Amino acid sequence: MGILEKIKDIEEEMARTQKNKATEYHLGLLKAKLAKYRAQLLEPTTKSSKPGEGFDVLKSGDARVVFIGFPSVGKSTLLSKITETKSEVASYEFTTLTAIPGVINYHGAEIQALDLPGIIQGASQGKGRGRQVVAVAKTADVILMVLDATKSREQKAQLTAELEAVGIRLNRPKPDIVFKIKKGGGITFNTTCKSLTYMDEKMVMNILRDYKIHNADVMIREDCTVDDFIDVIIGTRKYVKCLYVYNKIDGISMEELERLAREPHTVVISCEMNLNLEHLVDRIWEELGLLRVYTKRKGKAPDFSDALIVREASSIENVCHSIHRTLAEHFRYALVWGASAKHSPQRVGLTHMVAEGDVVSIVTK
Ligand SMILES: Nc1nc2c(ncn2[C@@H]2O[C@H](COP(=O)(O)OP(=O)(O)OP(=O)(O)O)[C@@H](O)[C@H]2O)c(=O)[nH]1
Ligand SMILES: [K+]
Ligand SMILES: [Mg+2]
Repeated sequence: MGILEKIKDIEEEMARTQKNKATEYHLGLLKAKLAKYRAQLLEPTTKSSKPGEGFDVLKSGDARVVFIGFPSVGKSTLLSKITETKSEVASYEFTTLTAIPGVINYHGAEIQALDLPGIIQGASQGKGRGRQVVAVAKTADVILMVLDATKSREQKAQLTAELEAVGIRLNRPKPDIVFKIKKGGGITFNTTCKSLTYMDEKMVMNILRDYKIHNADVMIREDCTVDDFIDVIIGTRKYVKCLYVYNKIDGISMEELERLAREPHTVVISCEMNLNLEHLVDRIWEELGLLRVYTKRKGKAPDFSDALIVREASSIENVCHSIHRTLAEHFRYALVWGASAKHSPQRVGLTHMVAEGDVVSIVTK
């Protein structure tokens, strides 16, 4: 039996099985099996890696934003509006056939924006060129899920399911589970939770056996689900931030607009009417969590025209690396002015964490 058939069998069995206390356990195991086969499905096959078929666009700039959506929701229109790149726009589906990169210049940062072909349901199983598209989504710092405000509200759940199926988890922290494979010693199970609602030791043991893992340390530190646990043992999950962007709000009622705008992680726009596009770029910037740090030479004023862009939770060492590859080796200390400094300037070492807008002066040996 092929993998697709096995998946179908399990899905059918799950659909047949009534959800209740007595079947919960069995359903958990079925889920584990299903995830295992899905993961196999995603393993690269030789025939899908023909040269020129992939969407490998080199990463460039300070961060990458990827546009994902069904056909004709306005992804290319959006790229053409917020970057200098013109991506072909048309009223028919599958206008865009490859990845089109553009650059959003904002706060001195260069953010790479990738317009992609529209995906259809079943994309994660290889329908259309869906697998290539969703594979690019994995490389994003932020995913922009572009939705058509005039179409069915199911789009969002359908797309989320397609991304989930390739191991992408949107706006969710990594489950707090420590999992270590060992050479021997069997399975040790521990938890810091007073009680686990969805899992127990027996379930953990059964799932691990199913995955042919016989020696491992498991420490569960939150009340996680079976799915969370499987995500951790599979280990290749990507936890990515997502902004839901409803385009074409020129075509919906005021009431509907207000309802959508209140959903979490959501921005409502109209490319055609140029509505809210600046706000969208602000929100992309916020989601990326980039920081601007300014450098200052001894005895000179800081250079506010040229910010260094670093990721949130960056240290002086990260700042050194973004100035020059070998700077950290010659580092003596740094002087910091701004929000991260206790007093200005504060003399700090490599591990000091910088904040947005800090001015930094690096003193070398
Ligand atoms: N009413 C309205 N139409 C829009 C808006 N933005 C884009 N469109 C139209 O929607 C159609 C599809 O736009 P595209 O930018 O080609 O959509 P896409 O998502 O890139 O489509 P594919 O590449 O085929 O997946 C075009 O006819 C656009 O003019 C909008 O804000 N309002
Ligand atoms: K189109
Ligand atoms: Mg397009």
